Amino acid sequence: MTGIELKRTRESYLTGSESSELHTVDIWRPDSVPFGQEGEGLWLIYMHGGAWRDPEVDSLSFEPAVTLLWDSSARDSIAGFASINYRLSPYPSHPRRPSSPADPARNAHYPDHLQDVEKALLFLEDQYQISGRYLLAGHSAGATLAFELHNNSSSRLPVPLGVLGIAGIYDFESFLKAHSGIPAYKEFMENAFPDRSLWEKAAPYTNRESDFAVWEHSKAVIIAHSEEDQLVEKEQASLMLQRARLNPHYKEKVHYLQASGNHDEIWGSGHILAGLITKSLRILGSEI
Ligand SMILES: N[C@@H](CC(=O)c1ccccc1NC=O)C(=O)O
Repeated sequence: MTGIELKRTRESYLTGSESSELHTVDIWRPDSVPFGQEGEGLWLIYMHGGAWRDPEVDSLSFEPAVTLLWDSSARDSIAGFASINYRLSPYPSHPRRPSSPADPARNAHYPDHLQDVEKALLFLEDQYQISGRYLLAGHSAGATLAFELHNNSSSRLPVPLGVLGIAGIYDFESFLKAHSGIPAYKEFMENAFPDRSLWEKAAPYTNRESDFAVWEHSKAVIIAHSEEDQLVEKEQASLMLQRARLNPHYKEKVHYLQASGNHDEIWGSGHILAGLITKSLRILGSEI
């Protein structure tokens, strides 16, 4: 193992008057890259969860896993890590950091979160040419975002090598039904997606605009869930697996990984998240 250190920087993917502190991406790169190896290696790109609203779950929730992966044998195949912030939906009842109606970074609604993440990926493509050489991983609401990304006439997003969804929310109607006794679920879902007529299009399980989804162009789709998850039920993962396998040509590219730990333990110490990423890299067949 070499003594190359990782260096973290925070970059803005949006400039001008619309830019906010959540239009940022944390980037970890080696402080020196051996001559001739620039532009090589994989990028591991992460999108955090937090129900589209929690100000205490942000891009830095990837840092424990980044440290562990950099200290593992995966290091040799990694060019860099990125973790994306995106605007959040209102959370005026948050006990420590309530949102203010005047804060443009914390009054987002669908599709704002998604459009921010798209801008971040285009920024990363422009800066680091990530297309075809990145794993896109998302946790919870971040997994929803990973599977919502679509190309249309106006966007040409970089194609990921693989997509890893962990503890994701993929079918909004059954998700709400499963938690109908808990008002917070309805609150954060309607907060993030206030126009219910758009739910079918917005939720990855119900969206059937086949072939436009970014995940459908990747080499592998990996769905992970933990039996110990106390916040998101496994049914969500099962539905997304079914959805992903609808395309007969895609069937063998769809994988399930059993995760461990409760909902936030997955990223908390970094061990579980790093393990899922390592397994995903193996599935993608990289030399580690
Ligand atoms: N910490 C969040 C809750 C949260 O993240 C969450 C709760 C239930 C099911 C999924 C969740 N997160 C998904 O991104 C909050 O305070 O709203």
